[in-house]
Amino acid sequence: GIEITSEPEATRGKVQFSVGRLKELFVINFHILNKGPNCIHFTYYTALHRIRCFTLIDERRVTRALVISSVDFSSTGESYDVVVQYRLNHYGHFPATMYFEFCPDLPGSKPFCIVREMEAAARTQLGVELGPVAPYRPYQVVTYKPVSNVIVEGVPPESSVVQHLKMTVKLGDYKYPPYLKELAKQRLEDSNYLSPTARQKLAAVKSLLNCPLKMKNYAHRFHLLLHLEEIQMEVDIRKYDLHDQTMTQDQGNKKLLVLRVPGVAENRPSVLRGDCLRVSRSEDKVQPITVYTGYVHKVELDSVKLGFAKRLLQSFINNMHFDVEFTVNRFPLKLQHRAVDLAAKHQLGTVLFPSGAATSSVPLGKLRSGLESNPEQHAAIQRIVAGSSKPAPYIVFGPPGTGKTITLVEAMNQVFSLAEPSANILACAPSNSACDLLCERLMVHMDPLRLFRLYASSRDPRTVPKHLLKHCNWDESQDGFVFPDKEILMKYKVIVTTMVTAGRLVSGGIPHGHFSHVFVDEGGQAMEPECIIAVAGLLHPERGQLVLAGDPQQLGPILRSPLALEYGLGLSLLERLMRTNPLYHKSSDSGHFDSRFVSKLLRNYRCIFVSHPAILKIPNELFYENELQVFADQWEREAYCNWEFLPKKGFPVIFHGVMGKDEREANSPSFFNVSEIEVLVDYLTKLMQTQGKKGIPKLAAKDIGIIAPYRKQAEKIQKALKSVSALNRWNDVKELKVGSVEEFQGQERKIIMISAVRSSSSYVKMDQDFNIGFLSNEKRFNVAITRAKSLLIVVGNPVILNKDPTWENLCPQPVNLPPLHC
Ligand SMILES: Nc1ncnc2c1ncn2[C@@H]1O[C@H](COP(=O)(O)OP(=O)(O)OP(=O)(O)O)[C@@H](O)[C@H]1O
Repeated sequence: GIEITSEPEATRGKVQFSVGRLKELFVINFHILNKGPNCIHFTYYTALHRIRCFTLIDERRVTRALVISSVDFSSTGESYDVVVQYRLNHYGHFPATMYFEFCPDLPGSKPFCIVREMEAAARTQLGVELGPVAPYRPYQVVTYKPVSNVIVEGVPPESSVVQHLKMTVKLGDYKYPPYLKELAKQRLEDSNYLSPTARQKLAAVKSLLNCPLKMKNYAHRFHLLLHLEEIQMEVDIRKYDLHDQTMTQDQGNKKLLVLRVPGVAENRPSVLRGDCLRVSRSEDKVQPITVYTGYVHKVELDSVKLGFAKRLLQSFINNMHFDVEFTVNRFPLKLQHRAVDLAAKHQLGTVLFPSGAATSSVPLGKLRSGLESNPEQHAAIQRIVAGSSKPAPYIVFGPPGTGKTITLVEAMNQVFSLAEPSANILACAPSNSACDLLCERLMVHMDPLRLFRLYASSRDPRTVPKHLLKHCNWDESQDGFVFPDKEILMKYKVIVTTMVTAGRLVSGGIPHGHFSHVFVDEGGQAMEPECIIAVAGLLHPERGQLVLAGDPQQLGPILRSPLALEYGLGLSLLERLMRTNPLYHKSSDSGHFDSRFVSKLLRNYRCIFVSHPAILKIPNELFYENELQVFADQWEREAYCNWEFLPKKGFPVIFHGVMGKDEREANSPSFFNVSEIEVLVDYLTKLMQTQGKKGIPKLAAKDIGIIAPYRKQAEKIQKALKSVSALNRWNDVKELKVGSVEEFQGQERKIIMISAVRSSSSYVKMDQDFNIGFLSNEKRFNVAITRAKSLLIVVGNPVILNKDPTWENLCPQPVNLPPLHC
């Protein structure tokens, strides 16, 4: 019989209000009315909340904490009021639940409760502008039914570009045998669902997976693991199929159709230029169904431009409805299959399973590396130049900012200047951003005319740093990336490219052994077969020198298949050698690594973290056994120690707690958090206003990096950067890099801001499933917090982050958290 109403009224079960100015008073009145015939005692009420930003007022103070008193509704129609007075001191979202407890005045009756939800929000005008453009409506997932169909081939983007590098080495198809799909489905368990062939093969498959990796089973084992990965990729990609979609004709090029694919920028699904999609008319129900393959010519933020056959274009009218299937891009898989075959063919055993037996002692030449002040770096360069580990790979490893990339760059520079003309260098990394960084640093020392940055034709030219466009395979006349012919390529002394694109050099017939050195940076981020693409068929097994640099504690390879992961496909070559090969282990006698094969760098030149004992603890204790040493430039690491907005002077790290909201809009699955952007913009404005004053150095936009885990957040931050007029004083605001952790691996900035976005615990599991976000991924955390040289600002929800065992080291326990009563 009790009814509780409120003024203002609840909408969708919640009393909600928002204010544009902080400290404004807002009042909610709860009216409790006894509509029943019985006497009921109102015994208690409270508010369940995370952050208290209101006061509760009632005439008779019905709360256990204060005076023990209750209100008796002795008959129908009696009522009582509870007033909530909100005053927000911070921007963000502040939900709370009002809990009211009653007890009927009847013998043996139990107390009962009623709850009412409320939520206050404070938003700036910018926050309102950045809010959702439309309510989130996820796409319907279509269940996949095999049907018979007729395929009509589309038009790939490469068709308009003339490639000079001819394909001379075949790339096989490497299709998995059908029985493997059955075995993977049953997770390699014997079952009645297996066909006789699958049953018969089960034992052999299991035995291959269970035996240790050797040169003898190298290709076989990796073929099997790559097949398992592909099978899982095919399962996962079905989740993105779209139903009943319309396309539009591209305004710029009438031969292309534009399809909206929300999430594409975040690789959900992963679509690159040159990939192929399959579409069929939704109303086409009579088999065989006509399926048109469309090739991706361009990937935009939430759409793709597709090249279809004339047959579809001629019959196309706006508002036609299509079902869309995404397909796995098999090209990188095929390259990896071929690479492991070539590793066996070219007998790379001495490189992949080195014993040290073939290593001869080589005298170390005197050289001036410019890094003499760091004995480990200098020694590594001497060893690499002398080729002292050959044919075993030389490994340079160490925590973030210890100069691994610089060591590789200097070693390449020395090889280039000392060993010319016989030396040819291939410099690789798994990601384009890491390759760009290598190239930029190499350009400082080397004759740029002998250095070449090779991009895949799928690379979006807009994402290529402007100053690299002159030194790469961009062909203005063809408006695309073009592979030059073999002879031209072989004239360059240093070629910088991703491992996958290095496969194109193999296909183009660059002779086996052409490269005297292969340098791999961020080697811990690539699966072994991916790394081998840049080695097998390109490096001579005896005369060549492979150098691997990386940090196993930073981001590793991303895999989809739990089976492939279980049996070791997630291990990089660098990590496998360090784990399993004694050449790369510490000597039990001396406690040191053998400097002929490996160099461990521990002097940190970057992170402000290591300069402050209080938080040196975080990455150092968590990931590096307290071995990191402080060598960061004092001027840089102390540049912001007296910044007026630091909560603690001398300590240039800010954790700014925000009670934000992780939202989605329209059909995009990607998340954003407007309250966090408001805080970021506020800090950017303060940085701009204080630069060049009171001992704070001048600052350019390129000195700042913002790391956000979701594409939508990055997009909204970019939008805010453009729209806030105070920031327009920075002419180069476009140079302020906003991107994911993956895009920042290997990079550094004076100032790093991190927006964690997550604000509701219910999405944390989704992050784990899709391998996105910051939570539950300590490597991503490690990379993100170790990019800053002078100032680190982390913006996030302390309540959520504090629950994560890694983040709780950085993020303070939120104050003002009362115990929950129910
Ligand atoms: N011997 C040195 N003296 C002075 N500065 C150095 C030295 N070695 C490296 N640095 C500086 O330290 C910073 C980090 O170097 P680098 O990017 O090579 O580190 P890294 O180990 O590759 O980092 P990450 O693991 O993040 O990729 C750079 O600014 C670099 O110029």
